[in-house]
Amino acid sequence: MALPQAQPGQPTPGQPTSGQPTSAQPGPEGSPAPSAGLPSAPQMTLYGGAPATRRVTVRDLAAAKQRGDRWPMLTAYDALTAGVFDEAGIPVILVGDSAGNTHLGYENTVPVTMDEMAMMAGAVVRGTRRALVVADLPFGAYQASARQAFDNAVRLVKEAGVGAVKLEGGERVLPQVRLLVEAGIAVMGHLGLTPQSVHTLGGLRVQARDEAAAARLLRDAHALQEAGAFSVVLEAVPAELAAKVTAELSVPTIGIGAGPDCDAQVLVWPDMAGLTPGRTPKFVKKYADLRDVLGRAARAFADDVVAGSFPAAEHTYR
Ligand SMILES: Nc1nc(=O)c2c([nH]1)NC[C@@H]1CN(c3ccc(C(=O)N[C@@H](CCC(=O)O)C(=O)O)cc3)CN21
Ligand SMILES: CC(C)C(=O)C(=O)O
Repeated sequence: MALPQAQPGQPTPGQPTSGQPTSAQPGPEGSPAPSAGLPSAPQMTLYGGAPATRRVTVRDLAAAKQRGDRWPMLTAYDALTAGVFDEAGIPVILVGDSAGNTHLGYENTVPVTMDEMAMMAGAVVRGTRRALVVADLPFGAYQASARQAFDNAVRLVKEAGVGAVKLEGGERVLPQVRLLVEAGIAVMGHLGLTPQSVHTLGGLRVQARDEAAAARLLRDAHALQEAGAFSVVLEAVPAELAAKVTAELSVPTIGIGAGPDCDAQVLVWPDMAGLTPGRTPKFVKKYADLRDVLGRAARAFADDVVAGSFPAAEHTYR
C-alpha cells in the first residue's frame, strides 16, 4: 500500500507534496515512518474503496453520506496519539477543547486558549498523514463577532495547518459560519450539549428533551447546513431527534450521546481508551483499560529502580 501524500490545503510540514508515494518516506519531523499495511475498513470506505494516498477531505465525507457509509472520529491532542489513530484508519481527528478537562487539567473546556489550541492542533497535523484534522475554536475565540471568528480560524488554518474548524451553537453563530465558509475555511457545527455554555446550561446534561427545544435544534441544524457547515456534531440529545436531523440534512451528522442513527460517531479518546479517571458519561464505551496498563508499567519501572534491577546489562553502555 502506498502512503498518502499531504494535500496542499492541509500541509504536513516536512512532507513532500508531490512525487510518487512510497512506503519508505520518513515520518513527520524525523519520526519513524508509519508501518505500511492495508488501510483499515473505515479509511477504505472514506476513499470510496481506493487506497489512501492523500488526506481525507470534506468532499469524501459528503460522498460517504451519499453512499450511506458510517465513519468514526476520535479526539487527539498530541502528535503521538494522533499518529496511532491515523494509522488505525480513523479518517477524521478532532483536536477538541475537551483537552481542557482531559490533558490540560482544567475543570471544563471554558479556560482553553487559542495558544493552547494552536499548539495542540499543529502537533496533531504533524503527527498524521491521512486524517482530516479538525480543531475547535475555544470559548471566547468566536462569539464576539464574525471578524473574531475569522481571525482565530485563520490562525488555526495557517499556523497549525488544520483542514477545518469546529464551533458551538446554532442561530447565534451563523454570521461566523458564513464568513469562514466564504473565506474558504471548512466549518463543523456543534449542537445539543455545547460544553462551552456550561454556565448558562446549568451543567452538562442531555439537551433538547422537550418539543420546543427539539424543534429549535432541528432548525439550527438546517441553518448551519444552509450557512455552509460541512457537518454537524450532535452531543447528548435523544436518539430519535438525532435520527430525524440525520435524515433531513444532506451533510453528515456526528453523534456523541446521540444514538446509533447519526452518520458518524465521535468519542473523546481518553474516555474510550479507559484513561479518564472516575465516572464517564453514559454514552462512553471503554475499548481499552489504559489507566490500568500505564499504571502497572509505571509501578513496575518504579519497583525495578528501587530494587536495582533496572537498568540491566542490555540497557547499559560499556
Ligand atoms: N472526557 C470528556 N469526555 C467527553 O465526552 C467530553 C468532555 N470530556 N469534555 C467536553 C464535553 C463534555 N461532555 C459531557 C460531559 C459529561 C456528561 C454527563 O455527565 N452526562 C450525564 C447526563 C445526565 C443527564 O442529563 O441525564 C451522564 O450521566 O451521561 C455529558 C457530556 C462531553 N464532552
Ligand atoms: C466531545 C467532542 C465532540 C468535542 O467537542 C470535544 O472533544 O471537545
